Amino acid sequence: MTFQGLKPHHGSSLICLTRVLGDRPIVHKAGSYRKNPSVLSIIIVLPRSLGPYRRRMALGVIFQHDTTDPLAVITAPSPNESPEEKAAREEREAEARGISDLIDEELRAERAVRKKEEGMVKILLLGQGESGKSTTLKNFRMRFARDKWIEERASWRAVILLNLVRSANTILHALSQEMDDEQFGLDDAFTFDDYYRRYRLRLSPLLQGVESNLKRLLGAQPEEIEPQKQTHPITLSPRTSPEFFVRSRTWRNFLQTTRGPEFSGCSLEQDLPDIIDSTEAIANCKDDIKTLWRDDIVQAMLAKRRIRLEDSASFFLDAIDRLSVRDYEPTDEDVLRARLRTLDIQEHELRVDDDADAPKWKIYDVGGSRTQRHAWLPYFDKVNAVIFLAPISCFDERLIEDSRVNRLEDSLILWRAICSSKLLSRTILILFLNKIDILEEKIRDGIMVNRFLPSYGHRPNETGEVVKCKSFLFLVPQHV
Ligand SMILES: Nc1nc2c(ncn2[C@@H]2O[C@H](COP(=O)(O)OP(=O)(O)OP(=O)(O)O)[C@@H](O)[C@H]2O)c(=O)[nH]1
Ligand SMILES: [Mg+2]
Repeated sequence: MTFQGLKPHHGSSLICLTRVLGDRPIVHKAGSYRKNPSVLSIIIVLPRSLGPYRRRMALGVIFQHDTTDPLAVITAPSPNESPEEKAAREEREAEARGISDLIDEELRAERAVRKKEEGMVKILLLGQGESGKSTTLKNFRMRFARDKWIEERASWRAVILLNLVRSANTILHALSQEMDDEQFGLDDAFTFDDYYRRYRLRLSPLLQGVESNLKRLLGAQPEEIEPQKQTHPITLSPRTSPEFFVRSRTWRNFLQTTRGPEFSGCSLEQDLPDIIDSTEAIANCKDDIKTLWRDDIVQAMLAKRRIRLEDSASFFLDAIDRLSVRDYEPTDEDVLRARLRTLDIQEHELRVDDDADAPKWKIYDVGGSRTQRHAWLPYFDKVNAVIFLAPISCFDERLIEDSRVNRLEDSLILWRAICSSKLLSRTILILFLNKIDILEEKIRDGIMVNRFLPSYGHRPNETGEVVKCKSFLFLVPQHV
């Protein structure tokens, strides 16, 4: 009997051999088994963490035949074995040996990863969807992994164009709905003349086509959670069109194909004709998009319908002239602003210190929407610190995945759960109250905080005061 492939000291499995003498069992370690020919039974513990596949494989490996083994009789070939049976048995044994080698290889690789990670500072980014986790990671990478950042920057072009086109389509969609309301004679519907109808007819099919083209190029899939219908008309609605996501593997492949110096400059057209096609389609209708975006009636209609465009919508729509030229190359700020929903766990290593002996940082970025949060837990006992992103501007917004829930409320509940998690009791927690620029815009637009957060009371509707109050909410949990 051989035990190759099972390494109890890795916690992957444990083998015990037991001899029952009277009512006192004697337990031996696997290694001492050969020295105890009186062993009567074998207990094999294959913990759940091994997973069904490796457990099956492990059992296959344990029960290999070994003629020197006193228990070989269990697995010994039959004395009347035919040549066919012998060939089949040898094939099975060879396969088992292959599996054993494979497990050994995996364990060696795991050991190497663990050793490499031992001296690292590990940080987990947490927060609800769209709270800014990936943006924070991008900021770290932009600053501390500059070479890779510059190498990848050009690959964000398709995502940026997609962000732009999706915002334009959201506006057109709202315009269509408002026109339908007008047709149904709803009291508060805006009245549009042919001028607007022509825009809609001209732009809608074109931009839908560009959106599909870019999504196909990126391997994007629609959000698996359909945004819910607006049930709270005073708050900013979740967006009406499903958000897209790109699995990191697909996205990395895309980065791979577009990375490197050959991407920038003249070979771009040859490498990525789809991006050029999309750019030209956008260039052809950019004046129409600009006119609509800057139109006072359209702006009033968006405000009335409480349409929530993406946070970077105005940045990209205002920059449409720059974005829609053939040789457009994304800037640092464009990449920071680009929105790409995170679906699986992304890991990035960087060095924040010039000193080569200083520990490296490993940052984990996770998806923040409700369906993604179950994937956070396995990382809790791995990391030294958690950075929690809590947008300070979201007091009047609702979750995309559940339009009944206010985003500030969700963020507070999440933060409280993180603070009280036993698994994180020895982890450094860092709270980032971000999106202050968006809060400033909302205050400038006259949005009253106490309308959405009654506990704000009669405090002045000013950015500084709101920041103070929100910090209080997050840091003094009993007042939440
Ligand atoms: N104006 C402004 N926009 C921000 C800020 N932080 C993040 N954003 C924008 O917010 C949007 C969402 O940010 P992400 O970093 O993708 O959010 P996330 O938390 O990673 O979201 P998920 O991956 O869905 O969990 C992006 O368009 C960012 O550019 C900020 O401080 N100010
Ligand atoms: Mg993200």
